Amino acid sequence: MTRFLLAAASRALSETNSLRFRRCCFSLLAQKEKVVGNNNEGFLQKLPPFDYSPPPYTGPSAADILAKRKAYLSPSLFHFYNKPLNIVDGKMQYLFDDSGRRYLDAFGGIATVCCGHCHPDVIKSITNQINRIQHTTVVYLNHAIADFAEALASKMPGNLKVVFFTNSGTEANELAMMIARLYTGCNDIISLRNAYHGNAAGTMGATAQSNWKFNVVQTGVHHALNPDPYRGVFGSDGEKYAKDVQDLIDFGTSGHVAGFISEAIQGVGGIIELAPNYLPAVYASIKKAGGLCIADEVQSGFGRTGSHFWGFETQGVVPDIVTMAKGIGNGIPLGAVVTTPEVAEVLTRRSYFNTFGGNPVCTAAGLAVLNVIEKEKLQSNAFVVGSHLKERLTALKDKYEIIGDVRGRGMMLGVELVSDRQLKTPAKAETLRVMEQMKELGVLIGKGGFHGNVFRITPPLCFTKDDADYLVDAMDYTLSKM
Ligand SMILES: Cc1ncc(COP(=O)(O)O)c(C=O)c1O
Repeated sequence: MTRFLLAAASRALSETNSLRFRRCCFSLLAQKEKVVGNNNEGFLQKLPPFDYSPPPYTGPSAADILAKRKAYLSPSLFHFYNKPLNIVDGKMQYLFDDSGRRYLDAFGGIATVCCGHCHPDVIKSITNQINRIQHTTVVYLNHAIADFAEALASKMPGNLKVVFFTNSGTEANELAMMIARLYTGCNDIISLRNAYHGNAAGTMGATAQSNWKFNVVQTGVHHALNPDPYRGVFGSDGEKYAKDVQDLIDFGTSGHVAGFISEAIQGVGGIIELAPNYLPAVYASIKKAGGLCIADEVQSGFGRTGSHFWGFETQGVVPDIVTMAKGIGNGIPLGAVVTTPEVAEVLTRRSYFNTFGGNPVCTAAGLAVLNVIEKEKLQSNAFVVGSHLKERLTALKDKYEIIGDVRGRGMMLGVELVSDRQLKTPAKAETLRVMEQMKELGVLIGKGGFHGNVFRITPPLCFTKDDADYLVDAMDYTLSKM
């Protein structure tokens, strides 16, 4: 009977989106962990030593907050864990909860914290700036904004040098798509299967996964504001699949397009790398059709891929517009669009503004981030530690049938769980159970992919080899118990 209940709970967890029902299934499965038994405490002793103790925390516990104020909080708090963590401190690659417990952060606040939590140089730069002036807005000059714009432009290839600041990745992509439409006088934007570009009206159109798109089509808003973008397909042969984009242009549009937007490694979509030679061929088709090529570097930028500073460089292309956010401010809200003076001209002729975009405190953070990445050689650390991590995760694939694929590069890695390797059947419930158990072992990872069955491993770029080993050992231990 118990076995039947547990199997039903596991299956139900994969199939339902009801939060209450999911919690019920979670607690049944937690009972199972108790029955099977575990040695978490013993395992936790192996967490790499870290010379930092957070100051004592005297605020409310997670249980207190949820008991009294749950009604005010976003339901996304329950997307990952049965009981959301109350994170009260962070230092470099570690986070601390309200009980002082330490967690290895292998998600980095969704691929955002690149230098490490509360990096002293970033804090110092922010503090210096906030003590002088906190907000100016775009119609005044401020050196913190100019300093960062110049430093960012120096990281760009070609003539990409005009910087528009925004507050987030969604805003950056909205602006990039608007620029492409204004510049070309066309509406059609091509985006890719599995893409995630944001959740405002325009970017939600370019976002491919239906579970992130909501039901705006039914309200008519979607079509009124943003024609549905076309979906290119791609596989292991980049040049062959690029032909599909050419076909879309030839048979699905008037022959002209506003642009093409893509990530170099799809993050939310489940850590999917574009096939080699895909972008050069697609960019050529888009340029021929009069469109602009937009590289969404919100996740893959700032050295995360390890081999290159920007993800698009892995394909050897130079885009017309580059968008970025997340890593740019190490967690301080900031985004940017960088383009050429010729393309930027379409906005100089109009009165575009963004009240908070390019706030001096945020840009002071951005400048410190660029300096830290260089000073601490974080990009090469992402390469060395990321390669080691990927190698060890790939070895786990040989040991456990449930691992369908290990992919990505640098510190942007994905591990896909499947219940059948041939059929690639997603193991959704197991993904959540592994995440829950890894949390108990002091490791936080993310998840993504259309079915939510791909672990996303995107730690701060200061992650060490010992951290990587602990993560893999924790995953090994967890899978061995399942
Ligand atoms: C590739 C990519 N583009 C855009 C966005 C949207 O960024 P934001 O959440 O800052 O609006 C995300 C967010 O996850 C992303 O991964």
